[in-house]
Amino acid sequence: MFPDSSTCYEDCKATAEWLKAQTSVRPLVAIVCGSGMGGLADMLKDQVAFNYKDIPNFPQSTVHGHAGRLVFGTLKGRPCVCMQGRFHLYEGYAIQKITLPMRIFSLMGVETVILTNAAGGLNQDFKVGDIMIIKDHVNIPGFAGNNPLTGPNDDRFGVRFPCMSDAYDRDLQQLALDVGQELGYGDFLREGVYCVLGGPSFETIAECRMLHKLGADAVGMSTVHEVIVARHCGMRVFALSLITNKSVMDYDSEEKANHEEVLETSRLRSSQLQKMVSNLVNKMEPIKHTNF
Ligand SMILES: O=P(O)(O)O[C@@H]1C[C@H](O)[C@@H](CO)O1
Ligand code: HPA
Repeated sequence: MFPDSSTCYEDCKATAEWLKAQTSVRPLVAIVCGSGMGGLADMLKDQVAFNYKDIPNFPQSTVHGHAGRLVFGTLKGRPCVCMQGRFHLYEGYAIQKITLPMRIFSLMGVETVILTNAAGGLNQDFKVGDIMIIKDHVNIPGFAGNNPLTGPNDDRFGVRFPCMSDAYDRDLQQLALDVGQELGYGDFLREGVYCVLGGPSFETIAECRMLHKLGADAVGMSTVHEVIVARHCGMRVFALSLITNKSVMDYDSEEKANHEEVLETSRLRSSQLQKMVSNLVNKMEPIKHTNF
């Protein structure tokens, strides 16, 4: 059995209230930085930053390339919050704990979540450095029952059985494609399906071949759990993968996946990622609320 650590509404509320008392920024957009992509937070103006260790109920970052800071500020005039460092299953946290920030953001009034990650390219047409707009996911830990919504459902967050066929907002996908084309990124802009595994070991050759056959274009160790929780509480989601390495699919290959290559590719693409995310935030329509 997986640990039952359903995130308590009161704890999430207490953290949201604590953060609201520390900063006057009321973010509408949350950005989650993938491995080595913490530079995305540098785009924010008038920053107010907190170390995760100082935030009540927050887990700690333990992975190189994930600084462990929550940064508030404005991006193109829009109030935002940026997670400089996310949490992964392989760090030993319960799946409910690694997704806790999504619930806190929702209680703070965030409407849109932008998630980024580093991933291995399964699609043979993909190159290292490609940016893949995620259109769908395959949740392998979920197949085994490890889903962040496991446990009693709290209706104050969302419904018991949330739909996932519309997890990735189609308008934002199109907008990101347009933004990428306008920036001249067409040569390295892709769309595809992201598959999450538990990690921390990288995949075997047989696993990569299987995942590719299952319809995945990229493989990683994050994002999907956050997407499920963000959608459960009604936030709009956009996500992208940076293809930091090619998945090894061939027994003759000498290539070996490694975290150093992941961080180096993220560093090399950081300026394009920043431009893409900031232009997307600039151009996205605010969510229209219907008053009944
Ligand atoms: O947080 P992300 O998904 O970007 O991190 C990926 C998956 C592992 O944490 C790490 C492997 O290099 O990068
Ligand atoms: N596999 C899983 N996670 C990853 C990879 C990979 O090849 N690259 C970056 N994160």
